[in-house]
Amino acid sequence: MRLSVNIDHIATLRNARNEFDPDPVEAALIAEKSGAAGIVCHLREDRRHIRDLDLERLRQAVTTKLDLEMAMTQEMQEIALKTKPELVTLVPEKREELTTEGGFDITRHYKTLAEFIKPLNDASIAVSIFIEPEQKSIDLAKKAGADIVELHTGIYSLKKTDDEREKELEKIRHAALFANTLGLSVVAGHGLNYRNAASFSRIMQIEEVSIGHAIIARAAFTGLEAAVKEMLQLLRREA
Ligand SMILES: CC(=O)[C@@H](O)[C@H](O)COP(=O)(O)O
Ligand SMILES: NCC(=O)COP(=O)(O)O
Repeated sequence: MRLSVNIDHIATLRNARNEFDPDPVEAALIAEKSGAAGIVCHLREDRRHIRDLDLERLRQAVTTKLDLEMAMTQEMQEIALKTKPELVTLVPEKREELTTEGGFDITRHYKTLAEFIKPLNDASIAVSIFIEPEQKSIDLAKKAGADIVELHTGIYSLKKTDDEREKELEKIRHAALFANTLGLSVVAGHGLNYRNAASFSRIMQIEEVSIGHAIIARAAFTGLEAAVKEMLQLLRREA
């Protein structure tokens, strides 16, 4: 199973001193060299971690796949069209949140979604939507022209008991199957870590996971190369 590594929190650490280290671009290159299939960054409207210059430098440096997570705003659309990442992932965004708290509200934005996606597709940028693992949202993502859905795993990751986790995993499994039958590629992400990520490698319709915080946190102790390789080992699908 493929792994994309989100390097936002390298920038969080860099910004703590407002100087240059650690450098998100250096992190991206180490993650790629260690086997990551892509690099994810979330350019938040408040620029709390990744900044515009980081994105420009990442675009120059990343050779696998650059996945720009962004809110559905005109400012972000313009930045995406200028930067040309391989992939844009539309995510909900709230200023006061510590991290993304749920899937994109596709019902609310549906009327303008297709119109927002089209110029991105015309510029050869694939579009993914980060949504709850629900049929209705998947169906609307397909109708609006998305290529990929990223199923929100944050609720799963916060469950406390095996029973609760199994129930949520089943929901994600069904959603992945459904998305697959519509011809969408399926990614899973948010809150995945060294304890829970392997469960997703057993859902064959999920092609990739997108993981940030857990890998960067582990890297503080082991180094980024070891942290990425350890995660890839957990995600291995036996042939
Ligand atoms: C969409 C998602 O689950 C994460 O990529 C999240 O948006 C990352 O953003 P933060 O790093 O600001 O939590
Ligand atoms: N798309 C999910 C992502 O990029 C990372 O989320 P997290 O692992 O930092 O929770």
